[in-house]
Amino acid sequence: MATLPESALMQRAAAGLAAVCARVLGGPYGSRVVLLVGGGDNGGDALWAGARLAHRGASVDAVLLRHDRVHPAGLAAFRRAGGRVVSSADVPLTPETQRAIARADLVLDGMLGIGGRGGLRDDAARLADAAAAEAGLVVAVDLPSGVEPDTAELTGPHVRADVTVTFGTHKLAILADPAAQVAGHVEFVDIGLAPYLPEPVAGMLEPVDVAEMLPAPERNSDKYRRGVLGLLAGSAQFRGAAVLAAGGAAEGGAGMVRFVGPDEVATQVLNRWPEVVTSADVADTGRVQAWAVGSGLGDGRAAEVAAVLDTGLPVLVDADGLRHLPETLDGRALLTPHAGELARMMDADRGDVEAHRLRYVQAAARRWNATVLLKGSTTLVAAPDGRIRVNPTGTPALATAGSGDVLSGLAGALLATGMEPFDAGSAAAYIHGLAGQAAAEGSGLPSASAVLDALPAVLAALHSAR
Ligand SMILES: NC(=O)C1=CN([C@@H]2O[C@H](COP(=O)(O)OP(=O)(O)OC[C@H]3O[C@@H](n4cnc5c(N)ncnc54)[C@H](OP(=O)(O)O)[C@@H]3O)[C@@H](O)[C@H]2O)[C@@H](O)CC1
Ligand SMILES: [K+]
Repeated sequence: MATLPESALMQRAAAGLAAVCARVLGGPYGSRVVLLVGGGDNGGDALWAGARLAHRGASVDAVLLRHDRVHPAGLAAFRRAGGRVVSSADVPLTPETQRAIARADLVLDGMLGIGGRGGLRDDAARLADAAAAEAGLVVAVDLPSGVEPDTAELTGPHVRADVTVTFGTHKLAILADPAAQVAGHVEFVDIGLAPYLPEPVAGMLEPVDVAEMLPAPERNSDKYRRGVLGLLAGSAQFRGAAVLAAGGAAEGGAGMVRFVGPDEVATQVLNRWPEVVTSADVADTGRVQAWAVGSGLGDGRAAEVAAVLDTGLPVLVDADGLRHLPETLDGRALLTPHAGELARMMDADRGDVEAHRLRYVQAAARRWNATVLLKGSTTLVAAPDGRIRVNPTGTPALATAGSGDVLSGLAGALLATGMEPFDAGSAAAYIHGLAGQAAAEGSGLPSASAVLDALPAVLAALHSAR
C-alpha cells in the first residue's frame, strides 16, 4: 500500500469484484443490487464496486451498518454514481431495507472482511438472515462476513454466500471447513500482492505440483523402484476393506502389494487382485518399503499393528489401526482419521473436532510427531513441523463406504515410493478427490469401487501434465 497511490489496491479489488458481479448477473443493466456495508475497508470495496455497477445501469441501494463510520471516498463515489442509501442512522433493517433486499437480484456482502472477529453482531446478523432468506444471489466481498478469517471457524452468526470474491490471496476461511462450506463458489482477484506476501500458513496443491511429486514411470523400473507396500487390512467381518485397500495400492501405482491377513480374506483379495502376494504373518511378509495398516481390521489385532510399527518403516495408519497408536511415531507415519476417529484419538467430542478442524489436526500432528490427514469435504493434512495443506479436489461423491480404504491403499503406495508422509498424504487426497469427481461424472453418487476404477485414468492424466 505504501508504494502505491491512495486506495489503488481497493480500486483493483473493486474493479474485479464488479466484474464478477456483472458476470453472475448476466450483465448489470437493469438489475437490482443491494450493498450491505460495514464500517471498514470491506464496506469500502462494496461501495466502490456498487458505484461501478450503477455506472453500468444497475439500480444500487446501500444499507450502512454504521452511519458514523463508513468509507468516505467509497460513499462519495457511490452517491456520485447515483446509488441510494436506504438505511436510517440507528436501524439498518428498516421496512424499506427489507423490501430492497427482498427485490434484489444480488446482495453484495461488504459487512466484514479480514478485520472481522467473533461472528456477526445483532443488526448485521439480521441483515445476513434477510439476504439468505429473500435475496437472489449473495456475493461475499473477500470473505463471507462473520467467519473467522484465520482459523476457518464459525464462532457466531455469519453470511451464507453463493459466490465469494477474494482479493490478493486465498484466505484459510474460504479453503477449510467449516467456514468454506458457507463461501460458495470462490473467485480470486489478483491485486498484485504476491511479491509482498509472507510465507503462507497453508498450501493447496495444483495438478502440476502433484505430477512433479509422483515418481516418473521409467522404462526399466523394477517393482522396488515403483514401491512395494505391505498391507495389514481386513478381517472376517470386513473383507471388502482389504480388497479396496489392495486395489487403491495396485491401481495407485504400487510395484507390488504384500498382503497380510487371515486366509478367508486373502482369498478374496486374490480373487480381485491376483498380482497381490499374501502371507499370514507380518514376520513372513518379505521385503516391503512401507506399510498401510488399519482398514477394516476390526477389534483386536494390536500385536500385529505393533509388529508393523516395530519395523521402523514408513507407515500409514487408518481406521481400526488408530486404536493402537504408541506414544509417538518419530515422524515417519501418516495417520488418516475422519473426524470421529480423531475425536476418539484426542479424547474429544466429534462436534468439537468438526468445529475446530484445523486446531485438532495440528494438535494431533504435534502430539504423535506424525503427519495427520483429517478426512472431510476439505481434507486437511498437517505435518508435525506445522505445515498445513488443504485439499481442493474434495467432492461429496467420496462420502461413501469404502472410499477411505481406497485412499489408504493409494497413500500407502505413495509412501512406498519414498515420498515423505506430508507429500504422500496430500497427493493421495488430491488424486482420490479427482477420482471421486471422475466417477461422479458417470454415476452421480459413485461407489468406492467406481472411485477405484477411475484411478488409472486420473494418474495417467496427471503424468501427462508434467
Ligand atoms: N489489506 C489489503 O491489502 C486490502 C484490503 N481490502 C479490503 O479491506 C478489508 C479489511 O478491511 P478492514 O481492515 O478495515 O476490516 P473489515 O473487515 O472491513 O472490518 C472492519 C471493522 O469491523 C469491526 N468489526 C470487527 N468484528 C466485528 C463484528 N463481529 N461485528 C461487527 N463489526 C465488527 C471492527 O471495528 P470495531 O467495531 O470492532 O471497532 C473493524 O474495524 C479486506 O477484507 C478487503 O475487503 C481490499 O480493499 C484490498 C486491499
Ligand atoms: K464480506
